[in-house]
Amino acid sequence: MMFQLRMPFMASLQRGHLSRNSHLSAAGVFFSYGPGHSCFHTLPLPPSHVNINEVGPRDGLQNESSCSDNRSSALLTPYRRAFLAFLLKQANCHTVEAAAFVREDKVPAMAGAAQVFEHLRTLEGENANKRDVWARYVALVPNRKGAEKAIDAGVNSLAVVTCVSDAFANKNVGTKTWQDNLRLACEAATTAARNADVQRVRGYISCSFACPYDTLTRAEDVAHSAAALADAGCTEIVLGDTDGRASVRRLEENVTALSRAGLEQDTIGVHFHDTFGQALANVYASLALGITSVDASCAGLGGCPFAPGATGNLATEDLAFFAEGAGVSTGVDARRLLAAGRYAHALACGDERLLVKLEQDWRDGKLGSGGDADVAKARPVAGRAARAWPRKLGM
Ligand SMILES: CC(C)(COP(=O)([O-])OP(=O)([O-])OC[C@H]1O[C@@H](n2cnc3c(N)ncnc32)[C@H](O)[C@@H]1OP(=O)([O-])[O-])[C@@H](O)C(=O)NCCC(=O)NCCSC(=O)C[C@@](C)(O)CC(=O)[O-]
Repeated sequence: MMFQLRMPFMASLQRGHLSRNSHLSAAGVFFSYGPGHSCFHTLPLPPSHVNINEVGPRDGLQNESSCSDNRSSALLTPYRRAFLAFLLKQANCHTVEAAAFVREDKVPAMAGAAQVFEHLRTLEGENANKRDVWARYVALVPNRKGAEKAIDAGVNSLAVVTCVSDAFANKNVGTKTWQDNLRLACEAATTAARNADVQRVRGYISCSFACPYDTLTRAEDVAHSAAALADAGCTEIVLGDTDGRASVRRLEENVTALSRAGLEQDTIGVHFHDTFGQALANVYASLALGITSVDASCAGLGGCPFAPGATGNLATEDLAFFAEGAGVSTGVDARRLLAAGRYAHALACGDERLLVKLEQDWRDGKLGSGGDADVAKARPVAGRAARAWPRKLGM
């Protein structure tokens, strides 16, 4: 068996991901397990750092109102979602997607987005006036109206969203075609980019690999959307693996198409769902391709109300654990990440008593402090969340 990743070799050399002395093909250097194949025991050098973009408070929780018991949705107050975002920022995630300025009747769990940011200002105190701190909180906006509302609420980092599937565009934002969705996203990006206070505009392309209602999608449509979003002012293009069907091969196709469209690797991010257990493999391939911006959701929560069958996002705890093992720094504080994961877990499971206890622990300065900082302990948190789902759904 030989697993070939056809990485653009020269590009990798230029970025220093492979040894300059290597005379090997990229595939040979990467995975070379075939019998009779020369045995190389060197993996390509990963980047030294990866930015973790935490999406739990938005992507992780947005599905909650559709749960069979509505216990948790009653607890998803703007304050509690803000508190989760705050804990994740305290854990030093690079960015934290805190809320979505969308129609509240379409995504009830995201109601009160402006209030989320008000609470964040209070929680941050003086730090809220520091541009670099405040810009780490991101709001998702689907159209110009959403962008205007976010800017009115003082948000400095926005994420716009488009897709490359007519069926998903129709369900997600109500447009007939994905090109119409792209137009909405570009309008939102332009609105954001024109505002002097806005520092970051992430441009999501949902269904970059496959559509939950359709079949596989096309790399050339992804590249077309990416170029349009970049022209509209997006500072980063994020490949959204909406239903978890991304593969390393499709990833490479997309990244190659984006490179041909003129996008540098350091302006590309990835957002994997773990429906088929492929998320970390895809992260590994992303790092090898020079991508250093990775989305994840604490406790592995996630899913999209408009993507039936898609399960949670890649768990942040798993990503941090993986990065540590690969010698890639994330800057994340494992203890604090664990604390945030417990809080997210309690929110998703509707465990009011635990929420109150954790909030009190924070006031007492006990949450996420003390003990050791062994990131390996993050795994049971994600696992606990996973075990809680069947109970919650009465399975
Ligand atoms: C996109 C819309 C808003 C279009 O909704 P619409 O009904 O087509 O909008 P409209 O322009 O026709 O306006 C109708 C009414 O909605 C209002 N409106 C218009 N825009 C907004 C707004 N932004 N926020 C609040 N209200 C809004 C507007 O003001 C008007 O109010 P009225 O005058 O009738 O009182 C709607 O379809 C919607 O909210 N969809 C939900 C989208 C969503 O949140 N999807 C999940 C996130 S995407 C995702 O999870 C994927 C991702 C990012 O994680 C990556 C991946 O995995 O692929």
